[in-house]
Amino acid sequence: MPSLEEEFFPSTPGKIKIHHSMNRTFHRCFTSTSTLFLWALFLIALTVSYLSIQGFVDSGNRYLRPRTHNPPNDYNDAIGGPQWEKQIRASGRIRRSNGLSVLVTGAAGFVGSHVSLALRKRGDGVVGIDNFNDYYATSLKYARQDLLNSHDVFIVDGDINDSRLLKKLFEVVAFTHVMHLAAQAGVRYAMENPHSYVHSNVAGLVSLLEQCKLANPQPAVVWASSSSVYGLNEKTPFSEADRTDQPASLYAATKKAGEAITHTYNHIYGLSITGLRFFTVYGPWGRPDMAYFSFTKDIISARPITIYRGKDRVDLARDFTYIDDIVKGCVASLDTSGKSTGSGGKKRGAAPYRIFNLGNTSPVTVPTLVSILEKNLKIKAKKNVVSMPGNGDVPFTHANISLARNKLGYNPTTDLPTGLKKFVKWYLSYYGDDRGKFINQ
Ligand SMILES: O=C(O)[C@H]1O[C@H](OP(=O)(O)OP(=O)(O)OC[C@H]2O[C@@H](n3ccc(=O)[nH]c3=O)[C@H](O)[C@@H]2O)[C@H](O)[C@@H](O)[C@@H]1O
Repeated sequence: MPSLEEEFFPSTPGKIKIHHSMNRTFHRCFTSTSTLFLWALFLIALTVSYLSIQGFVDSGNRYLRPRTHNPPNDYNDAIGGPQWEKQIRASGRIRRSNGLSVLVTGAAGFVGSHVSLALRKRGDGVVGIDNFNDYYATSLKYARQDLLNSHDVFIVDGDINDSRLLKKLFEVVAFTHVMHLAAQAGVRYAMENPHSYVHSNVAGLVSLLEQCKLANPQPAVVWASSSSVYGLNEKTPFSEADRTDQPASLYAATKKAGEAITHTYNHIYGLSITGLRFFTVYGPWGRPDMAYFSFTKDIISARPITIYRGKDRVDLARDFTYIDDIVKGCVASLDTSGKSTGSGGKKRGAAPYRIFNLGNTSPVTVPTLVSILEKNLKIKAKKNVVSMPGNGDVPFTHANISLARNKLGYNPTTDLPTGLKKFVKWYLSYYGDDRGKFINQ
């Protein structure tokens, strides 16, 4: 029979030596039954407290991990754990003097991925967050994530409504700025799924601003509003001071609500806020739900496209804005944001509150957009022209960008033919060049 001593301390070379003094103490302790009982109690208490700590960690991780799917690359293992924190810290590290440390929400999205990359390339710290929802193909979002990951930008798989997760992120990195691009986008989808707009664009925004307000130091916030806030406004071009109280879609209404909500956080808590009214942004790595993207897909597949037409058979038009111009506007907004004045939820003085149009200032009709695509693809589209249904669309957008020019040095340089050429090139390289496959079908 092995002795008690041998059972507790197996004769692995090196181990007994280290524990020799402990060994003697153990021996003395086990000399009476009452001490044995006390030791048993102690061990039980130790086990119980270990199990409850483990339970808390697990439930915490569950709470911090609202993931509904598994990304192909498991970037996010053990959210909240030491390895995770290390990745966040590394991603948020500033690599140039006077650089920024930016939390980018919606970083796996179209604009979010482009802005994240631009910031990283100039040496800013960037941490992304995205809930990878399936509003459109998640494969595209994961491909953008892969791209960012190859530039050492880490995207947390999480929802901005998860305040515990946001709190944790702010504890790990003292963000100087938040670039808030996470949103439920799309004008017409709001009739199908109204609640997702409230969830992301209203509740999510408040959840994020709550963390920003509490953070010490408070970050400056730049966020994506939309040209759709001009709604039924007929005065063109649209200027920031024009009416925005007649939204034509729930999407527009939630963006307008966002402008009001951010104003209160600026007013009460001293958060520096910049709202950017984007005008129909397009380009490589874009959103498949948008017309230029879905038209391209359908034209290549020889499927008919539907072109909406306004009252009195007037063509619809948009101030289509190329992604690189938008990125420059976003980065300039971060650079000029000015500081938030509060800390820990207390305002200490007035902070900037700004709104800018980021458009291209040259509206193009939808049929013209289609003919540019036809030219680039060298395929004729099959067109169905129908009257615009009452689905939240507006007939025309046109940005006055004087304010952004003045304050941000914003100067869009890409016209629609140039931008679409770049988009089509990217599309064919990303999805493969299937033209020809569908000819004569
Ligand atoms: O600028 C904005 O604020 C908005 O721009 C776009 O919204 P939208 O301009 O409606 O962009 P698309 O969905 O690409 O539509 C462009 C034009 O094509 C038209 N269209 C769209 C789809 C279709 O099948 N046929 C068609 O003629 C639309 O009526 C619209 O005039 C984005 O989808 C919104 O998320 C964004 O906030």
